[in-house]
Amino acid sequence: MSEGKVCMCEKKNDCEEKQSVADPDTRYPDGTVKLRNPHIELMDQDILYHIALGSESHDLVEMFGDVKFVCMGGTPNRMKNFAHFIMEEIGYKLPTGTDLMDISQYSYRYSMYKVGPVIAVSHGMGVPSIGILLHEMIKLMYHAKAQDPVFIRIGTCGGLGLEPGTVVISDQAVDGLGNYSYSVPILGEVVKRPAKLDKKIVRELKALSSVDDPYETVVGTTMCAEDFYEGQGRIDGAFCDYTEVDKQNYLEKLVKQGVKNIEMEATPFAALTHHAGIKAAIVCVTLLNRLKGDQVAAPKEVINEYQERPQKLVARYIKKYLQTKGRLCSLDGHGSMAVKSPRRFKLVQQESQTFE
Ligand SMILES: O=P(O)(O)O[C@@H]1C[C@H](O)[C@@H](CO)O1
Ligand SMILES: O=c1cc[nH]c(=O)[nH]1
Repeated sequence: MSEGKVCMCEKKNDCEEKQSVADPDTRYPDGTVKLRNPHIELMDQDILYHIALGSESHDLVEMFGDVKFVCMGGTPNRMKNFAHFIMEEIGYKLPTGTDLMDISQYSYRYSMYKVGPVIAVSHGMGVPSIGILLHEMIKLMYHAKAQDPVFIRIGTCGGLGLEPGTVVISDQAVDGLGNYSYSVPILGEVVKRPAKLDKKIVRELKALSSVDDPYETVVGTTMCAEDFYEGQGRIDGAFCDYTEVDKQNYLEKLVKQGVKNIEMEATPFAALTHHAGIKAAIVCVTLLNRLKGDQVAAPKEVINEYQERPQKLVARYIKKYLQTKGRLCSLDGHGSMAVKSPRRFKLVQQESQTFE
C-alpha cells in the first residue's frame, strides 16, 4: 500500500492475514529490515540520538544483529525488571561478575537492556515519545541487519468492564476520534497510516494464556488516547467541562464498539511497525475498571504484580519461539550488554548469535 493511504478495510483490518510476510518494500530476501527512506543509506553516519547509539560510533551489527524481539513499555524500571525476568526465563547466563547495563543511559531519555535475542526498552508516556523511539528502534534494526524482528509493547491501561489486573491483547488500535489509524501532520498535511497488529501473534499469545492464571486474558480493540485525563474521559483532571453522565455515555459507546482498554501508545506503535513491515503485538494489564472510576488507587505492590502479568505472557511467547528454533538452552552470556560489577559501565565483548 502506498505511503499515506489508509487501507480500504481499515475498519476491521481484514487484509492483515493477506499481508505479505516479505514485502520487498520493507524486507531484503534474507529477512533483514529495509528502510522506507532513501536518505539514510546516503548518509555518512546515522546518529540515533535518543538511544545514544550511532551507525559509525558503534558496531551495530555486532551489538544487535542477533535481535529477534524488541519489547517496550513505559517505564525504565519495568523494562529493567523485564530484562532480568526474561534472562531467568530463557536461561540466559551473563559472564561471572557482570550485570546488565542500560545501553542508552547517556541519552538520559530512554533505558535499553539486551539479553541475547531480546531487547527491553522504555518508551516514556504517550504518542510523541513512543513515536521517536520507534523511528530509532526501526533504524537500529536496519543498521544491525536484524532478521525479522518482532516488536511487542508490554504496557498498562484502563480497562472497560474488566476486572483490574486483566491482561488485554490488542487485536486492533483506534484513536480518540474513532480512526483505526495513526494521524501525524507531515509537511503541513495530515498523513494517516493504518494501525495494524499481527493477527497471528494475537492468536498465538492468546493460546499461551492459561486457565491456571489467576486472572483473565482477553483479546480486543485498544483505544489510544492523547492524554491520561480529559483524553480518556476522566473527571479527575485539572479541568473537566463534562459530567459523569457524559463520561459514562462515552465509555459505554466505546464498549459497544469493542474497545476493551484505553492507553496512550497503541496507534503509533501499530502503525509505524506495520509501515516498517515489522510484526507487532500489544499486551497490557488493566490497572482499574474505568466504568467504575478514574483514580488508580490500587496499592503499589498490587500494581507491581499486575505489571508482571503481560511480561509472563510475552516470556511464554519468546520461550516458545526459542524452543521451536532450538535455541533455549544454548544461550551462554554472549550477545548481552553487561557491566562488570562493581566496576561501572565497562562493556563486555560480545559475540552475535543468529537464528535461522
Ligand atoms: O506502558 P505504560 O504503563 O506507560 O502505558 C500507559 C500509557 C501511558 O504511557 C501511561 C499512563 O499512565 O501508562
Ligand atoms: O487508565 C489508565 C491506566 C493506565 N494507563 C492509561 O493510559 N490509562
